[in-house]
Amino acid sequence: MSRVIRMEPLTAKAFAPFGDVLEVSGAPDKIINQGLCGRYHDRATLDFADGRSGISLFDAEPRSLPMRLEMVERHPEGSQAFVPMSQEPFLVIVAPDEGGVPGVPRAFLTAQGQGVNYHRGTWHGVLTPLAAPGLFAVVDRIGAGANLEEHWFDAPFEVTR
Ligand SMILES: NC(=O)N[C@@H](O)C(=O)O
Ligand code: NI
Repeated sequence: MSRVIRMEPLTAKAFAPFGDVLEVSGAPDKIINQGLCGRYHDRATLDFADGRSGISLFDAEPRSLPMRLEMVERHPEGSQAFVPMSQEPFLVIVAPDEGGVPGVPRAFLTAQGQGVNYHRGTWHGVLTPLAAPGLFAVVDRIGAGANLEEHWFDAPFEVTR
C-alpha cells in the first residue's frame, strides 16, 4: 500500500462522511440586518456528551509540505469545529473508522474562508495550518473525562500536493 496521500480540494460532498464544511456558498438562507447581511444558517451539527460547548482560540505553527503524518486522533464525546481567523488555506486530514482503528487517511486542502466541523468520533489529524497566522476559533466540548483517543500508525504517511 502506498504511504503517499495526495491532497484533494475540500468539498461538502467529499467531506460529508467525516463532518461539515463551513463556507459561504450559494444564496444565504436568510437576509438579515436590514438587508445588509446574508445568514448561512445552521451549517454545522454540534454534538456533545456530558459537557457543554465552548469556544477556544488556537495559535498553531504552520507546517510545510510534504508532511509526515504519524498520528490521527478522535474525540468520542464531541464534535470539533475549526474556523480560520485568516484567509490562509489549511490541511484537513481525516480517516474512516475500520473496527475501531483508522483506515487510509484522506487529506483535503481548504479553499480560502472554508472551515470544518468534525463529527463526534471522526478520526482526524491535529490542526495543520500551511501558512501563518495559524489562528483559529475552535468550537468543541468542554467537560470532564477523557475526550481524546490517539492512533499512531505503524509507519508514517507522506501528505503531499
Ligand atoms: N487537542 C486539541 O485540543 N486539539 C486537537 O483536538 C486537534 O484536533 O487539533
Ligand atoms: Ni481534535
